[in-house]
Amino acid sequence: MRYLWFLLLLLPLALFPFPYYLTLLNFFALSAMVALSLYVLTGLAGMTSFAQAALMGMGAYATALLTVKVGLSPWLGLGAGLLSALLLALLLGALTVRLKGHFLPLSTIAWQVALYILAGNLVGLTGGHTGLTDLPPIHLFGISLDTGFRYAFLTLFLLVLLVLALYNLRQSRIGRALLALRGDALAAASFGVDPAALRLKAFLLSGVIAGLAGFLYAHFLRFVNPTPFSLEASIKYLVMAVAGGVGSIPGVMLGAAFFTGLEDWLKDLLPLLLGRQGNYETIGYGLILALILILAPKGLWPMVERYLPSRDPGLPKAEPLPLKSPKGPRGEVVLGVQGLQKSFGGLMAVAGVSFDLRRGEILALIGPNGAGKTTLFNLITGTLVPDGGKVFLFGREVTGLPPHRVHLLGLGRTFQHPHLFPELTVLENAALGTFARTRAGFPQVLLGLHRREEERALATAYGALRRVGLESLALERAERLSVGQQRLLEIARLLASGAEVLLLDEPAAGLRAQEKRELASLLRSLAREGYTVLIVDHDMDLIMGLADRVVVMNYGEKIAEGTPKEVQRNPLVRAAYLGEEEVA
Ligand SMILES: Nc1ncnc2c1ncn2[C@@H]1O[C@H](COP(=O)(O)OP(=O)(O)OP(=O)(O)O)[C@@H](O)[C@H]1O
Repeated sequence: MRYLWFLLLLLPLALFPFPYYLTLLNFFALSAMVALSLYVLTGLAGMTSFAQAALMGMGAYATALLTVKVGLSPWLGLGAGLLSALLLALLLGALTVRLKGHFLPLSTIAWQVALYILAGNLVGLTGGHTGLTDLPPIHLFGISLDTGFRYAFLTLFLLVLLVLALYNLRQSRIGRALLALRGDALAAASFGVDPAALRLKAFLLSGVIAGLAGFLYAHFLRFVNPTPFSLEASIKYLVMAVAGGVGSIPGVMLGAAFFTGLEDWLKDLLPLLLGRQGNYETIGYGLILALILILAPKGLWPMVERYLPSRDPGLPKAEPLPLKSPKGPRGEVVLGVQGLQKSFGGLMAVAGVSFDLRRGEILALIGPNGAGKTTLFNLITGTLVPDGGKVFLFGREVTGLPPHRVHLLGLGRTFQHPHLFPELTVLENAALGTFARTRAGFPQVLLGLHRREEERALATAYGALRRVGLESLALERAERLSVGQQRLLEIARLLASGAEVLLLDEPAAGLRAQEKRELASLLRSLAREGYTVLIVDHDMDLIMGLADRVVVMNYGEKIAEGTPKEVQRNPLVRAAYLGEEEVA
């Protein structure tokens, strides 16, 4: 289906007699590329950039300087253009990806404005607002691409390649990880995603795409000046992407087509209506964007998509990913917690807790509400940095390591409130677990060289869904699951990750009695296979019937440790639970 995008290459033939529309077609292709750079950044990674036109400008000015001032070939200009855009994206990304909330878009605005001013003021280098003229045309296979007709084949061909590459990206471990980052960076990190590094890579890819569009723009007009690389232009690209539907590739393409046509139409219409010349189309743009976002908050594409036949991706049939290295002997300490401490202001949430977790056992961590159980989980998994104490995983100290590094060493967790991605399918949610078990990086993924590994990742995720009994819902969106099913999906994601040590935070909350029995039998069989489980739950029947040992916390301290029978008899435990619930 996706290869139908190649039909776009017929458009120059259809528009051959109309040079004006051929020009518009080229502008559409270039705008669509920049808008697609925002698909990567905003649609997938959830970041907003107002600096795409500046990145495009880097591509344009680099080639203009090399070809006009130095007299080199445009193909060298292409290399220089992509490199310059990459370097700017690296600078922008390195300084901004850690910024949260509105600070990221605001800082991109600042960079965009600064670079625009620079391009206008460095007259000796850039020609100022007059710009650089007489760029050479691109030659391809001995043909000079010096007409809109010829050029359109190049721009559309590259656009289609980009579209296909981005489809590959979306359907890959990286696409899933980016979407996960957008929704919930903590959950993504708990499966081995390094949030800052991945965001930076998304920034770089988006910068290179915008740089390519800039290079093509420069050799199409054969002239560059700062105007097309202004903040206003950046806003235009963002409007295109958002109005079309920044969350999908067809949406962004639709937005680019719609606004390229609209801009042209408004440029003719508004002076007629208003009786004077001026950049009034920007006002028209704003009004139309507002209207679209009121009527279709997710952009135009979801409205169109509703009427298209839905595609059945089918269930994965490949071999699952290979098992990780063989597990060690049962009973060996896999997780050591020594004197962990954490306080929030004056409140001691965890006060010097120590225990060992041995391979193949199920250890329950219980305690009244607010006892510090979740905080302890967060300290072990690297979500919080302890004030004191140490954590050892497989004998290696992991105290203070970030969650993605801790996961890579073989520890996985579920959350007290399920951290799932409602817009992804159940299968994709489970497949996120395989992130750290798969390798394909951006280049392989964009070129589509990851498909075998991807099939195996999906097969692994499907196998994990089968283990928790969710396989019949694999292709449903996760938002359709009940709370109990969401908890099972979190466990499936954990199983798909291949983690050996499983930290489960209240996995039985919201489950019905039968589901709880099934969960208990699943956890028992996992423990028999050599998985190690640390479980927090308030369901005493479940815990007492399931756990090999129990650690009891109260007011941040460990007050008891032993077999279920021992802790039930412990007077301190009984006192802690008095008035809450009976430890029976
Ligand atoms: N980020 C935070 N900032 C301030 N206080 C916090 C923070 N996280 C937890 N606390 C406090 O630390 C104490 C321990 O909380 P924690 O969530 O670890 O307990 P819990 O045993 O998991 O409770 P529950 O069973 O209700 O989930 C509580 O008093 C809680 O209010």
